[in-house]
Amino acid sequence: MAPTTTPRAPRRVAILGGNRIPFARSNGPYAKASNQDMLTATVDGLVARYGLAGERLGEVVAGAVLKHSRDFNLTRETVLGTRLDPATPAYDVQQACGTGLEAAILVANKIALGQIDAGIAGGVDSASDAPIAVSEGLRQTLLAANRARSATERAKALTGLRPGHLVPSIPENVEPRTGLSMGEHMALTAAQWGITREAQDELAAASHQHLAAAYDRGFFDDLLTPYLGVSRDTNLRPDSDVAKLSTLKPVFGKGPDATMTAGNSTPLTDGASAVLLASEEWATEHRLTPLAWFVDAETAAVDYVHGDEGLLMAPAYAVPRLLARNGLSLQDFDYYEIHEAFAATVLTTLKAWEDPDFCRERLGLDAPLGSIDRSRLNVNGSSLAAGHPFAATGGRIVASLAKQLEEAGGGRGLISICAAGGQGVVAILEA
Ligand SMILES: CC(=O)CC(=O)SCCNC(=O)CCNC(=O)[C@H](O)C(C)(C)COP(=O)(O)OP(=O)(O)OC[C@H]1O[C@@H](n2cnc3c(N)ncnc32)[C@H](O)[C@@H]1OP(=O)(O)O
Repeated sequence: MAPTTTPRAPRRVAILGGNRIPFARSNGPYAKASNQDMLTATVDGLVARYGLAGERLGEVVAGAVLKHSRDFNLTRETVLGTRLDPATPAYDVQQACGTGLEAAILVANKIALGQIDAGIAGGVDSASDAPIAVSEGLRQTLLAANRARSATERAKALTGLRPGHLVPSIPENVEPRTGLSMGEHMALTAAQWGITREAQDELAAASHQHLAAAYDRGFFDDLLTPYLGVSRDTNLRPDSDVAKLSTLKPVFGKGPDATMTAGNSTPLTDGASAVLLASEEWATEHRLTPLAWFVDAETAAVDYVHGDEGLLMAPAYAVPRLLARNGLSLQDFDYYEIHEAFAATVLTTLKAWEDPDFCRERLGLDAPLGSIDRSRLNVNGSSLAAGHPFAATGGRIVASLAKQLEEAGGGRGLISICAAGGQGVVAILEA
């Protein structure tokens, strides 16, 4: 049968800019802000910075990991609260900590295929305003009462209520299939790979120092909109050093293998981020200069339930696939943005790529991917210092890396983000 459409060559996708509100440790200054409040402020900040008021974009894609059931389509409701044309379509995605980057991939792919010309990708999370659900017993009782056709039937349904039904169901930071928290999973992987406390604390200290330096040189001036009186990430401790970090008690893991502390783990955080993506033509028409190009992306998943792979190791698998498809080696990058879920996550990923057995047996490679130039890693700080509002981390990283590439006058950057559920989302940007 003859094709009904003529295949089109993919278009280049420009990253025009980004915006985020400063990230705040949970139960702090944003404790009373909802996901919709924070995402609206963030998207509207982007609208203001790039003159998008009244603009009908191709679409806005965003998401939250911790989402209230009332947030049926959080992103669409957000758009309706901004100065974008209300005729801008919008929808939610959820890919755990990879949500922000996954949203960017969806928007970028539609732009590349010519289905849309410009869009915003974002993410938001509040650990303060976490959704609390009622117990299954109470839910079933209320549903039965709601189905009742008479007051008598309703009263009969409600007699099924038991005191235990009133215990709320509070979201936990655990994997449903193992019952272990992200931190407990990571502690197992860190012990398996022999990641030292010292190496983790060094990485954490560097994250704070790099983020502080980036703020001081004005790097975030056009990447951030102050919110509720906050103008810098509240988790940032410019004076954080290895000496102080080494005194903190382990919080995940057991015995001598317990190396993970509050200092080398991300804190629970509130915040939002968004990035503006467009075709080259749209950028030119709107007199906007691309910071960088969104080149390619890959996702991977590992079987952490039945197999012995670490929960947060999927990026170690996604990156080699991405490199192979693009004819690149791990050393062909000027900057590396590896999400610091925990310092140990970054260190195990790097160690896995250096390990001949892992690369041969698990990745099917003839030789290890090798090591990276550590001075090129997370050069403007990462999640250990900035904090990690799960779905907002991808947007923070895409915008920061694009700006870094533009500032450097060119180059190539690799993004690697681990996600709950044993998944990983990675991408390549170029300027
Ligand atoms: C979800 C995905 O899809 C993938 C992922 O990204 S996985 C990652 C997901 N994120 C998580 O799992 C979050 C994990 N974090 C947590 O659960 C908690 O933050 C935690 C258990 C690690 C710590 O919680 P906490 O005990 O409330 O920490 P907090 O009180 O802030 O800090 C403890 C101490 O360390 C100190 N401290 C923390 N960071 C420090 C630093 N950088 N420098 C110096 N001291 C520091 C604090 O000052 C505090 O000291 P005091 O007790 O003297 O006040």
